[in-house]
Amino acid sequence: MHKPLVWLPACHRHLDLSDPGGYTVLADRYAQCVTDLGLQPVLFPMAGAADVPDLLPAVDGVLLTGSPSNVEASRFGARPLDTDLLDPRRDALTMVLVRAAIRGGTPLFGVCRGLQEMNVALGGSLYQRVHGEQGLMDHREPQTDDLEAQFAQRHEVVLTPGSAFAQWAGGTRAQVNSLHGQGIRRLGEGLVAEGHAPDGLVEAVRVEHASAFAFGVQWHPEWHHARHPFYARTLEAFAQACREHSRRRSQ
Ligand SMILES: N[C@@H](CCC(=O)NCCCC(=O)O)C(=O)O
Repeated sequence: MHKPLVWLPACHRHLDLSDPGGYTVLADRYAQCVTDLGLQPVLFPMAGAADVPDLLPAVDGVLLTGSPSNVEASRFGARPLDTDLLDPRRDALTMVLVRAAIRGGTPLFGVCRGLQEMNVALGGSLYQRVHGEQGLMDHREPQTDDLEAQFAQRHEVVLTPGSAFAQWAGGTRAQVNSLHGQGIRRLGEGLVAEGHAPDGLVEAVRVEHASAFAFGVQWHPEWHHARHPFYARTLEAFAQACREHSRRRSQ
């Protein structure tokens, strides 16, 4: 049996190399996590929104990864910050991909920027600088090159009793990492908040009425997922959904 295929929409960067052209990039830790789950990560370089009807039926899951880039503010009715690192090509793809995956029953998991993309694709809005909002914490990672410090557990999340997240966490409280400057302001249509930070910021959502796995988290469960049972169980649930989708697709 073939490995289930998981689409990871890539980012686009202008790397400082001799070639002035752009590059399609993906942090290996997301692809490695998908591989660890027994799934096959796939990229579709140059794929845009118009390609989603052809490409989505060929995969068994979609993982929307984190990225230092921000969803364009115009997509949620705000003005861009001149400090924004943008990736309009990724935005254009994911705004369509989120809705198509939900509609078509393809397992969908959003991580950090991926959560924010889910929220905006469903009509929600974002805080552009959470740390600048009265009453909200600074959710950004510490300014250090040490990845272990950047991805260290940072704050507690309170999970909705009886939710899948509480099941995966083995309770209604868990510690998570935090590497984001944006955050959910107004929830998108059909999203249910099922995890909150101590300052009340939404950190975990479920797509209500989704026919398949459809969740998003603001933290990074891919980071050392083997060491953190909460992260591992969340990812395993996504992997199981992708395997079930693959079986249905091969029938
Ligand atoms: N830019 C957004 C999303 C933050 C995010 O995805 N962080 C992950 C960075 C590490 C990585 O590239 O995976 C925001 O600031 O909220």
